[in-house]
Amino acid sequence: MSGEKCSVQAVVRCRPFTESEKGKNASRAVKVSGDKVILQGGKEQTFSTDGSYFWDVANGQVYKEKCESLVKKVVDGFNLTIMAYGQTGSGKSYIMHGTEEDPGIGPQVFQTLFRQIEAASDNRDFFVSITYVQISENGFIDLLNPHGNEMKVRQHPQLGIIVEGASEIVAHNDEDLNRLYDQGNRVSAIIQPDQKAGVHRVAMVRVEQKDLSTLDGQGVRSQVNLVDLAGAETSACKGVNALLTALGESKKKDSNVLYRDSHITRLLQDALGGNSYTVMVATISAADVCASQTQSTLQLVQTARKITNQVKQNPDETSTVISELRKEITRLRTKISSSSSPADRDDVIKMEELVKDLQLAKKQSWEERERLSDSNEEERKHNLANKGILEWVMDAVRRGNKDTRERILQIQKDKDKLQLEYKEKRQQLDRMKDDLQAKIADYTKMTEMGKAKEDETKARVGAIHDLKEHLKRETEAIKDIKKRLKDLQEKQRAEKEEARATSSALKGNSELRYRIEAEERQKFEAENRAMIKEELDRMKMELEQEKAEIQLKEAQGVQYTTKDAVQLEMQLAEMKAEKSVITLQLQSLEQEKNMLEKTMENTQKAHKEEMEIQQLQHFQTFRNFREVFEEQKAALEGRYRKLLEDAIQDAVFLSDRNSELEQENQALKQELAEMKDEMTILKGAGAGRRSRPPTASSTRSAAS
Ligand SMILES: Nc1ncnc2c1ncn2[C@@H]1O[C@H](COP(=O)(O)OP(=O)(O)OP(=O)(O)O)[C@@H](O)[C@H]1O
Repeated sequence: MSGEKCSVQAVVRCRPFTESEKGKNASRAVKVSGDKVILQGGKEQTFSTDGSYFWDVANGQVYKEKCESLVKKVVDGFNLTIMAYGQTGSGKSYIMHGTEEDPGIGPQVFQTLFRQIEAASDNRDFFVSITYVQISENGFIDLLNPHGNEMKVRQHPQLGIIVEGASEIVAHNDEDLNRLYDQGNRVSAIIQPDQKAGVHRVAMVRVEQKDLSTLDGQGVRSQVNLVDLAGAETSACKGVNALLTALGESKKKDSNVLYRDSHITRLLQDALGGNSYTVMVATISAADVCASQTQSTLQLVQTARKITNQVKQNPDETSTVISELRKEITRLRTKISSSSSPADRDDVIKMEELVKDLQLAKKQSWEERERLSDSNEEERKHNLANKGILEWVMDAVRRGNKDTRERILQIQKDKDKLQLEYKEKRQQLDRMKDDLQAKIADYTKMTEMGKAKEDETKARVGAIHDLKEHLKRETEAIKDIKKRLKDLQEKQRAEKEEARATSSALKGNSELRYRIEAEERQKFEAENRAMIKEELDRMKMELEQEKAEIQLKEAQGVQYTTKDAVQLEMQLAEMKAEKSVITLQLQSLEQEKNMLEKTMENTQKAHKEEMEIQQLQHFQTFRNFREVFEEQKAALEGRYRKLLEDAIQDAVFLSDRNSELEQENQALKQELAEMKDEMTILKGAGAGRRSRPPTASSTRSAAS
């Protein structure tokens, strides 16, 4: 394989003491000096690396210095693998995923990747997708879609090393990649939390592009693998350790066998000794209690640095690959069908594999994959729900709903306060206006009557002027309140809008949607009941107060014509209260009705959509069946045609042979007849001789 030769870069990252190490009174056994790592305690050992970092250096800096420039090459069609290697609990997940404050290598790769894509998209078209799997000794788990179908590692002539059966989800931006990567990590933590140390997680981001400046849209493809390996000391990592050692010691023969050792070593075939830039981040603990594991890791770093890869750009050769696959399949088919002995099993297996490769190669159009990715979305949510991850999604929804509701409630409170302020200001303003009018009227009256003294006139004009100024200021203040109210209104609308968008996005899955809607309805009903109860209590209190006031008036001697008048007034107040409660109840029932109607409408819509999806799926299944049927039919026809040809050839051969035999037979018969004739002649001659005495010549010939 030609291409640029380059070594695996091995970088060391040292993590701080954990609580348990502190509890064991661990002391520090690791020092970093430039690119060298020094292991103390016992005999001091120094290890060379391609970069060494303590925990005081952020994940971001490790990424910037050791990975960023390589990620930029991915956009030009080169493969890249970044893998975390180290003992259990040494910080592999920390460097790969990171935290919110200190994002790990994964999120940073996604960001750089899409920045580069954006910068290059003037004359290039890109297509990005992600597959994320977990591998343990028990097999695979699809972390983006835990379906439980069979998966296996295969080498595809065009796509390179792939995990057959794993879902491929299309990503349109770095947020998509981040969301899916994060979701995969959560799935991994939920599905097998106690087996974290013994599993490998491999995220494969495929980047494809077409050059828009060429007529045929020439393309290149590449892949970034983000690998979080199982603990180096676990049995799951044994194969990887052996492979790293064999490759580092240039034992080609061993490594060829070792690649086939396990799923993970097969997957790492390009990363270790193949076509990929590779950065290995070896994670270690600084504590002396981990010294022996740290030593093993650092020794392996030395070995890994000796591994060389051959990196080359990957052109998109789908059409060539397809035609070569077709040729090879035809060749094998002919061989299998024409062979007189039973078909060679290896040939049959090989042909099956090639047919699979061909089918996959034919499905590589971007549109087809986008469509598949979309249809995976439904299945994905369904499988997440089946695995109990729905609860987690629901929790997120609930948390999101609660936060949004709290924010909306706070805005409502601010609004209520402002409205009260507005009302008071408005009343004050009205009073001031009245006051001003009265003052102006007084002043006009006074001047008309010509009674006003100069001082008084001045004072009155001054007061009117002051009041006018005050009024102006208050009018401004009221305008400001109105503006703030409008802003709050807008904010509340935006929050509600966002809440609606979030819940409708999450309602993509019907099961999830029904449960969320049912919860929302229950919550709404409970809120309504509480509100009605509150209102009832308030009414009762007001009613009691009103009754008490009427009784007080009566006691104070307010004249009611009869005792009935008091009673009537009381009843009237009671009825008023009841009326408002009933109005309130009616309003809330109306709201509940609207909500139910909306739910029904949504359900109907969802059913319709689901029906359409199912129809599409049926149609697709039918098409798949037809494709398989057509292919099998063509194969059978080919085989029968061949058999027929053979049979005809055989018949022709047999008929030729038959005529030959007949001719031979005829010739033989003729010979026989001639011989018979000769015999008869000879017999006749013999009889003649016996009746005559022998001549001299006949005596001579008998003697000779
Ligand atoms: N650079 C770091 N700075 C601060 N804390 C860290 C750092 N690296 C790791 N840790 C902490 O150390 C602990 C173990 O880290 P982590 O889970 O990443 O290890 P791991 O190697 O992935 O473990 P496992 O093999 O079980 O998957 C975690 O609590 C993590 O937060």
